[in-house]
Amino acid sequence: MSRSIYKFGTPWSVTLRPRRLFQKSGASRRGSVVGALTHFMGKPSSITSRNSRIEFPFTLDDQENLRVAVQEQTGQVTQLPQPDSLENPDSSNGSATSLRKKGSRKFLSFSNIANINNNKNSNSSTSKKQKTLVPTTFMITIEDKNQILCIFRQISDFIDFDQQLRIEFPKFRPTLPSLDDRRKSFILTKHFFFRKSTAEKLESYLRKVVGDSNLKNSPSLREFLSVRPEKDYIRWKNGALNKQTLENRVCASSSSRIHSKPHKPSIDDYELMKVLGKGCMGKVFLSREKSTNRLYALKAISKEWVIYRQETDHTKTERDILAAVTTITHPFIIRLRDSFQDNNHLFLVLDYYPGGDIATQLAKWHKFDDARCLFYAAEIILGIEELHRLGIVYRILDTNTFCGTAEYLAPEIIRAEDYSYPVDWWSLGTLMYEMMTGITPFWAEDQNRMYQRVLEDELEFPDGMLQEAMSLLHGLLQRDYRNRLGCGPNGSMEIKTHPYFDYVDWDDVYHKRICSPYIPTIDHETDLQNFDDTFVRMSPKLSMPKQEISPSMQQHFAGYSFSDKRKMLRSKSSSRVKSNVDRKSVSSSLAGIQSHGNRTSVYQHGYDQSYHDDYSEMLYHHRGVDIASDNKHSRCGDDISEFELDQNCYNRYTVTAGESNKNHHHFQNPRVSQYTLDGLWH
Ligand SMILES: Nc1ncnc2c1ncn2[C@@H]1O[C@H](COP(=O)(O)OP(=O)(O)OP(=O)(O)O)[C@@H](O)[C@H]1O
Repeated sequence: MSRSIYKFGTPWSVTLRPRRLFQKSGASRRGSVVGALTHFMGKPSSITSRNSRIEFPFTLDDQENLRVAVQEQTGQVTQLPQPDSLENPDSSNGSATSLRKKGSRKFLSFSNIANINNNKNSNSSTSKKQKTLVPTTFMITIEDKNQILCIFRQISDFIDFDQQLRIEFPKFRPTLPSLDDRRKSFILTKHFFFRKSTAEKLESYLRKVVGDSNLKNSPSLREFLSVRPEKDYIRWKNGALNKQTLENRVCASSSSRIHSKPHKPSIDDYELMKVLGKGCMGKVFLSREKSTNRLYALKAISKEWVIYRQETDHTKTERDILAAVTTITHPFIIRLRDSFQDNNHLFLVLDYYPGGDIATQLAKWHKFDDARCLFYAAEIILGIEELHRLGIVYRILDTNTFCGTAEYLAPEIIRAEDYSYPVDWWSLGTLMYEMMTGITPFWAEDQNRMYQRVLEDELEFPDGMLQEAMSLLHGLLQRDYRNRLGCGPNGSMEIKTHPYFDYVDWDDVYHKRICSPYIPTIDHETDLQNFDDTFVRMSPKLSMPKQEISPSMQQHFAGYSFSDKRKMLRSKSSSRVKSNVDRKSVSSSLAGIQSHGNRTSVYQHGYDQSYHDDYSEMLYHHRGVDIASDNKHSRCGDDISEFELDQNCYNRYTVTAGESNKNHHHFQNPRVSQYTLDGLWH
């Protein structure tokens, strides 16, 4: 069996975790691109009828909140029908029969197997045609504000459905596209060209069907999307319901709505399964929400540690920013689902992205190929753009302490000058350089020497780099931010229109219509092969403080709670209302940056862009200070407490990351820098 069970037809994407790339005071010890298999890609504790089909439970009236995604999976192994069996329906197994029934070249060309294509083109290669075939299964996810439906269909089902629709609507219907299952490529010829994958074609076909006012109530559609026994499932967003409830609900009128009681979230709602990683302020656990069986990344921050590190402002800011960006939907910005606290910890519940992080990927590959660099860079740029548009800006709160990644700091920060949005374009340049070459541009073992290099050294490139890439990096790594690419009157458009991105359709990037050049292997829902073993081997438990947190100290953490779900229940149109508020916040923050001119004109993606696909996201972290490797050498696999671990790390000065010893990361920068959201926190 193939190791890679999950293959996506929809593009593999990158989501920015906002604070990582932007150097707020949290240390970025372990930068991360967390590749995307979405948390509900595996089967959550959903409700599935084992006995009979359950009617498709959506009214399809609320088109605005409707999301449709089709992702490719591999199915069970079956035999490809032999040529004569195409004529003789009785000579093959079940799947082949279904192939035969469709009996069309078109269908054969749908299959995701190269030898199927041979079948079409060559009469002399019949033996090849008899090879084992893995028929492609597609996971269709339909989501509205209340529920998520996950069903599994094969091409033959689509064809059946399409034929039914033809009968039902002879005159008007979207056409099932011609499918050849060649994925949208990200191939380097000059640069790149794109082609739609089968899943993407099916997705757009299905979107048209469910969005069509005539078709949406069609019995064929409802039959096609009905919840079938075994694999398919449906989950309500406001908590799991039992099967009986589901069936009642399905039978009930479409206008009925189920309201769950307000529930105060607590750590008892989650099962801590594994440790995924560790940052400056906390440990991140793979966690399962008990009520829904859904996986999340749960970040636990020790209050004792926060107090010890005097990082209360930082932790509040992190929470504020995450909460603020949750009010918008952007494909490359992570979503905070909940934040809450108990006596000892602060908790952030984030969407889980199981594909690993960029530090781990870079440690494995040393550097990325051109297509991969371009792909990540394009998505990161859209993420940065959005954060800037939201007015998320960088501020120094204190110069006494700093836990962050020194390598990405822009010269103006090192020089302790005023700084703002342009620092992110410098960080982007540094990260891109690192992805392309395997090392940051001004790396030095000694931190002060590195700062000196950032301020003084000439930018040099290894042989063999693309001309356009060098030109872009040259633009981004301009010491004077006024000359930096992205910092002129056209803002980020200067970067997006750079020749390096000549072949990038930014709309495709935004809508995840581009298949990632690299898809991490994920064998099952809780497969952690893309995470660092050092963490994964730790026992997943919370560390307890050495002494109680005093009530006066507890007050520092007041107001930490947040829930995306509750907000969704409270207000149907909260995001639109909030959008206006954010616009103001953005423009006010932008107004302060005289040198940037009118940035608002350059943003392509307005707030009305409500489509948000979190089915196939890749969470992006930039590469940061990596304690993982350090701990491998020092206390490999130990179940040391967060506090001890942190103490251990902070007592060390240099941490080595990656396979090669080229990448050394430093912390204990004497500055504190802080991302803040204008108007929310100072
Ligand atoms: N949502 C997530 N899904 C999957 N893994 C995650 C997620 N969030 C964090 N991780 C993993 O946990 C690690 C630590 O994350 P965390 O946010 O604590 O640290 P960080 O991003 O390095 O930031 P900081 O040091 O500023 O706290 C990440 O490097 C990543 O491997």
